[in-house]
Amino acid sequence: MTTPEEIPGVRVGTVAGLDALIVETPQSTAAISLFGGQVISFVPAGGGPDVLWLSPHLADPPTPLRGGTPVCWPYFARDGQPDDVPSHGYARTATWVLTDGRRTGRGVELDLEPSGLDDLDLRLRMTLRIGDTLEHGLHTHNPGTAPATITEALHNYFRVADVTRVRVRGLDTLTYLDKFDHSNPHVQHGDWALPEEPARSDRLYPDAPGTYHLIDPGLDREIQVSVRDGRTAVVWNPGADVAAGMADVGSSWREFVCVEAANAGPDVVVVPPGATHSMWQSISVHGITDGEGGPTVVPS
Ligand SMILES: O=P(O)(O)OC[C@H]1O[C@H](O)[C@H](O)[C@@H](O)[C@@H]1O
Repeated sequence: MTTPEEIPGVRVGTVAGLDALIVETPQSTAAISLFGGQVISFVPAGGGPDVLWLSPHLADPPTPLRGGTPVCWPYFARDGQPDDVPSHGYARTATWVLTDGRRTGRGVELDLEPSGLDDLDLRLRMTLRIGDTLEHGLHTHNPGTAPATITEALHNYFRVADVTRVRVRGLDTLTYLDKFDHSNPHVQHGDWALPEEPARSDRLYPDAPGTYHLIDPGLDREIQVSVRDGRTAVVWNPGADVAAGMADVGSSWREFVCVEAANAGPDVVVVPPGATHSMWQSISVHGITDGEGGPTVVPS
């Protein structure tokens, strides 16, 4: 077990009223809430608005935190579960502990585990590499003797200037399941943009390629999400009407869009006995140079 004080650049503090690990290195700053094991802030060097959105009206634990990167595990939504289980599983309301960590030439690397989930048949571990980019690994180990199935997500809430004016590149031609239309399949044409009427999105893109660009002209930046071994992309924003019924969103619905790295819906993961499955995402921030080409890295 490593204590935060043993890792240069890491300390324990309070962020938005939450007990958190605070990371400050020349490459970036970040905060991880111990409730939920949730990254709630990531700001690469050079400043700028936080990459992640955190609700200004957080409910008190044990209500899950709305914002940052909730860890949905061992199932996404209520995939394959009875109706009475908590949405998105147990990890996002667990208290997490730091098990190991180190300063590296590229920033800080932390290992965390949720506590209180010993009754489950599976074990979860998370790696965070916080530097110029934010790399996030979820590792599911099956210590049993029979195969186990999971679904999962890193449910990123990205801060944007106005969700009605952003787009997500990397989904063109994919078939998506529209949860606002009874999960019926539709085909994505071009970049994702919030539909005009009704202005909301709850789309699951199975078998997605794994690289997505969130293009935000209002903040003059592109956020690139690169996913390994997460076959599903989810793009969610509740829109004004649904948000009005959510105390932790309300009128703030324009300030974020969730672009989630997942294995969800039909993309179920089978973890063989004794095996470990890992899903990774890497988040990086770039400037917008033109409307069509690839992003240009902002010099730090
Ligand atoms: O309200 P929560 O349980 O945090 O879920 C928030 C959202 O998460 C995902 O994006 C799901 O696809 C949505 O259907 C759900 O509404």
